[in-house]
Amino acid sequence: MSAHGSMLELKGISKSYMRGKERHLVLNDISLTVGAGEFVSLIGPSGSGKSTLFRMIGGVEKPDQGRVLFDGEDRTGQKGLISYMPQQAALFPWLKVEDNIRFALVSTGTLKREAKAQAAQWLERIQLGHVAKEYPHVLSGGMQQRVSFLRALLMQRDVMCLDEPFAALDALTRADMQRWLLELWEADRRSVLFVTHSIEEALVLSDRIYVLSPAPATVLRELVVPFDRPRRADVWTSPEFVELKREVLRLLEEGHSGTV
Ligand SMILES: Nc1ncnc2c1ncn2[C@@H]1O[C@H](COP(=O)(O)OP(=O)(O)OP(=O)(O)O)[C@@H](O)[C@H]1O
Repeated sequence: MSAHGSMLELKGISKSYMRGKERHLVLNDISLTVGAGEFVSLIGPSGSGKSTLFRMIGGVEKPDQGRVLFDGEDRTGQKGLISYMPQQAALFPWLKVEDNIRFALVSTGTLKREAKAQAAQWLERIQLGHVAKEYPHVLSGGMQQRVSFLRALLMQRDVMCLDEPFAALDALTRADMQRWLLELWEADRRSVLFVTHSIEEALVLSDRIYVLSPAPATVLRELVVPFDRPRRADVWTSPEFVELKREVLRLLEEGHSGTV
């Protein structure tokens, strides 16, 4: 770990794209941190540049300005340091569920003969042992996202980046997934950067939240979420929760800047 304890640190990231003959600023001087074993959410209006930011973190593109540090080291533009979970489960359709998991394990250094047993154990642990030999298309959307999350978890990278992973699910499945994720993550704390449009989801899951402005995205505010862990599934009923939700909503609506 770095001296100040950040697994991921973004320092003054700016990025613009050409649209026709005009240059459009998308990210404007974004700085944020994710500590080791910390769950951090990014919340912002649609089109504010959250996916663009993930591309900078993943090293797929380089920022115009600023640096991406992992564990205190400058790794700007370097790939292979994060595991990534997109909105739609990106499982290999030609591989059975268990082989999708085995692939993730083997690709990050687990021996082939151990990967088979580990994949089976993990699928049992997340109550998906019965679909281990199925192909992904047979699974419901929620099940596919469970497998997709497990795959990201087992990649053993420094930081897990989850890009609106539950956006395509119906409300009930989504609430189930949040409880499920919370339980799994609290048992095996990893550094997570989570993008969501849902204020409730960010408040239920996170240790801290960064609220982004509309494009060009800047950090409007950083909020510490004060609820104890393990977090109770009914935390959303507390007055403090309602107050924080109102606060984030106000920030998003007004685009106000300030500090807490
Ligand atoms: N390669 C590119 N070339 C030109 N413009 C781009 C490129 N990538 C992103 N943009 C622009 O940057 C802006 C932010 O896009 P981005 O997808 O990062 O937003 P977002 O916050 O993830 O959106 P949403 O919440 O809707 O998923 C958009 O206006 C988009 O058109």
